[in-house]
Amino acid sequence: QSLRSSKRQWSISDFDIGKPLGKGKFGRVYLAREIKSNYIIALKVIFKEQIEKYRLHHQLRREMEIQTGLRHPNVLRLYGWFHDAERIFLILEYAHGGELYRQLRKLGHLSERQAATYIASLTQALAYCHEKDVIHRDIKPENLLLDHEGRLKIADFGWSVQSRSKRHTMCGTLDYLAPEMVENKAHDYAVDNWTLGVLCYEFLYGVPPFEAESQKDTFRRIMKVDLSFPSTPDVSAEAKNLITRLLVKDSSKRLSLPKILEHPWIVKNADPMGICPK
Ligand SMILES: Cc1cc(Cn2cc(-c3c(Cl)cnc4nc(-c5cn(C)nc5C)[nH]c34)cn2)no1
Repeated sequence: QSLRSSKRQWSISDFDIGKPLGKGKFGRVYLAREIKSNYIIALKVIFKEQIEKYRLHHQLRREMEIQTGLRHPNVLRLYGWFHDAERIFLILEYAHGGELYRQLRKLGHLSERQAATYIASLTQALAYCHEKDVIHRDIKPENLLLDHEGRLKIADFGWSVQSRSKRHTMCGTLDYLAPEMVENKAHDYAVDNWTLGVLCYEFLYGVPPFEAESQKDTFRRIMKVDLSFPSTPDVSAEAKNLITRLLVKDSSKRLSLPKILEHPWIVKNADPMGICPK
């Protein structure tokens, strides 16, 4: 019986609960060990009362169905789940390296090799998700984790959707929202391509491209695609070219995921194993 056998009925008594790893609006994540196998996991504990209060059953169910079905080296695994009277427990892969966000804040900005390696990993993970008709829609540094080798893992599919048609739901924090989402227009897979451009900028400069004092100003900058590149840090023309070809208002004109992987800046700088040696 291993974690991977999703047939197994789990219960809290199967796990030793360790330190809290993080908390969100609806619950917390704890380090935990499956007692029989000694396997280390992350246990996300969500309070049913919170889910009922905010009417998020369908969203949580969708997150569970979607993430259970995804198998990719850059997508955090959801091994299974169980519940008791008050709580729902998600048995998640433990990312030993923690949040990419923390690394970015500590370093200020990333090297071009590190940034390109993360963008390539994200692109491959998104291409896989899009093949499975999943749009993540909420890719931001807080949802990106690192494993023990420094490999990127997309977590938190809470806002993702299994989509064959255009979507209308507003979600995500402002900085990463594509114009069509800001305008609450129908949107599709290309929102994730826009977000790759936002993340690439933030990895290289340490701040998101449309940051502003107020939400209104961020909205305005996104809608105008008010993009400018600071003189420092000194970033290559190829990197700026990729960012410029992703942060395009017309979603049909954004560089496609396969074309991102063929872009000269990615080909030249990304580490094929997804792990950038320090
Ligand atoms: C509720 C709630 C909180 C969160 C955010 N969140 C995710 C984690 C998390 C997961 Cl799901 C998996 N592996 C993790 N590894 C860490 C970690 C490792 N180190 C050394 N430091 C941290 C932090 N966190 C992980 C925690 N919180 N989503 O929903």
